[in-house]
Amino acid sequence: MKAYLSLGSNLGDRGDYLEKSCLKLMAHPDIQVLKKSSIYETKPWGKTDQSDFWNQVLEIETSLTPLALLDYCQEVENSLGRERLIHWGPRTIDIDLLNYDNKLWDDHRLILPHPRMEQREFVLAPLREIAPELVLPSGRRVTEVRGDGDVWRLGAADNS
Ligand SMILES: Nc1ncnc2c1ncn2[C@@H]1O[C@H](COP(=O)(O)OP(=O)(O)OP(=O)(O)O)[C@@H](O)[C@H]1O
Ligand SMILES: Nc1nc2c(c(=O)[nH]1)N=C(CO)CN2
Repeated sequence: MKAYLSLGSNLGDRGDYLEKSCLKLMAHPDIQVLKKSSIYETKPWGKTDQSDFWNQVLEIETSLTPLALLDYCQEVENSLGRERLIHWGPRTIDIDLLNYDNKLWDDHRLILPHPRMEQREFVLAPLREIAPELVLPSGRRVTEVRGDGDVWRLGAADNS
């Protein structure tokens, strides 16, 4: 199944955390990373009194179930020192599931598609780059919607 993950970091060496997260995802036998967006520097969304983030979106192919994928993403976050002290607060790395095979999911652990993705330019800009045809929860294409927040592309995606 095809899924899209949003990676974000605003603590420490942000590029290193993004790179290490991607490598750990690639290392899982049931996950293939098909595409990586460029990295974007982005103003903090929601809780604005914190450092700027670096964000990136990955397109993956996986045989994991949605919950197993969520569990592995949280394992990767924990292995990279993610501490959940303040909601929407600073983090070494955050990995959100944006979309999993266009499935709808809503339980106490997981909501799909991600309920706030359509308001977030830090998600939409990288997503527009690698999946312009993706349809959002509202039924609009990612190319038809602009979210809140300023973003700057930091350099071409490395899909080598
Ligand atoms: N689509 C999803 N992707 C990742 N986590 C999710 C998703 N839907 C629900 N969750 C739940 O959200 C909980 C809190 O996650 P976290 O603290 O990383 O929130 P956040 O990513 O900082 O905020 P936001 O959810 O607004 O992006 C997780 O423990 C997870 O169970
Ligand atoms: N720019 C930016 N802002 C955020 C981010 C993020 O990854 N980037 N993640 C949040 C909670 O998931 C809240 N705010």
